Amino acid sequence: MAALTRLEAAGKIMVALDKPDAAAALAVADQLRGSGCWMKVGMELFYATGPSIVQELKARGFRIFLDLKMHDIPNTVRGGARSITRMGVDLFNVHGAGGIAMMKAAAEGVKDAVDAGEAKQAPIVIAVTQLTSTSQTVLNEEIGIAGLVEDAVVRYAKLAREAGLQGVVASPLEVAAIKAACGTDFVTVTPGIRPRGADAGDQSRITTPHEAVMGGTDYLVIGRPITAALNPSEALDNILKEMTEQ
Ligand SMILES: O=C(O)c1cc(=O)[nH]c(=O)n1[C@@H]1O[C@H](COP(=O)(O)O)[C@@H](O)[C@H]1O
Repeated sequence: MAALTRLEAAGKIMVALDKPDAAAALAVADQLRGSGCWMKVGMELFYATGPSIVQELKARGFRIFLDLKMHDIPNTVRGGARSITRMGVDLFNVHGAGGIAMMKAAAEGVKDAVDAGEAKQAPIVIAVTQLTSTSQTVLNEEIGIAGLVEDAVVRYAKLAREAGLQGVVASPLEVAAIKAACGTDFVTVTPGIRPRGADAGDQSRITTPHEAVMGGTDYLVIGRPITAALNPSEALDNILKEMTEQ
């Protein structure tokens, strides 16, 4: 594999802006402006600010992953997907555990918005497989799903593809198996990234940024290693160096 350029590496990073309000989120975003990375808006921030944060970040030139992990009956998800599409985000997720009908409904909601002229672009829709905080033991003994985490992840990936979604969220550890089952174009968005020596915290299935790139992932979701750093811009720089090493 050819080494990534710095700009290519930055375009693969989605910074998880898990912050309590717009001021805290924008303070980090402003330090990363112009870097080429994406911003991920999740529940903590979105529930506090509503859609205005998406507009604020778009105005600063960032591409946006809206991470609300919809999981509901198909009709509700279809309407939710239509509303999300109207906001002009670039990518959003639903839960694979909702099944094929629910995931199809998400894709239909996107189409509803685009066909009605409510949105200029159709966002990429992906499905969460097994959360990267879920360990093999928790999956088997607590959640009660037998077998390997990787098999459970690939099962959801195949359902997502069958429903017409473009990709999944999973750990970088499962990228090769997902691509083998669903094709190389099937998008993998991978949290559970920890630079060398960083604290794993609540994450369970983790790799370093370098390992994630070597494993062939499309996007690396990285939160606290950047957003909780004293200098987020320097933290991003160090990660980019790690990603561009051969
Ligand atoms: O959908 C997600 O983005 C997601 C799925 C998953 O399985 N694991 C996971 O950590 N995430 C998100 O990715 C981010 C990871 O943040 P850090 O652990 O701080 O790097 C958080 O915003 C999580 O909500």
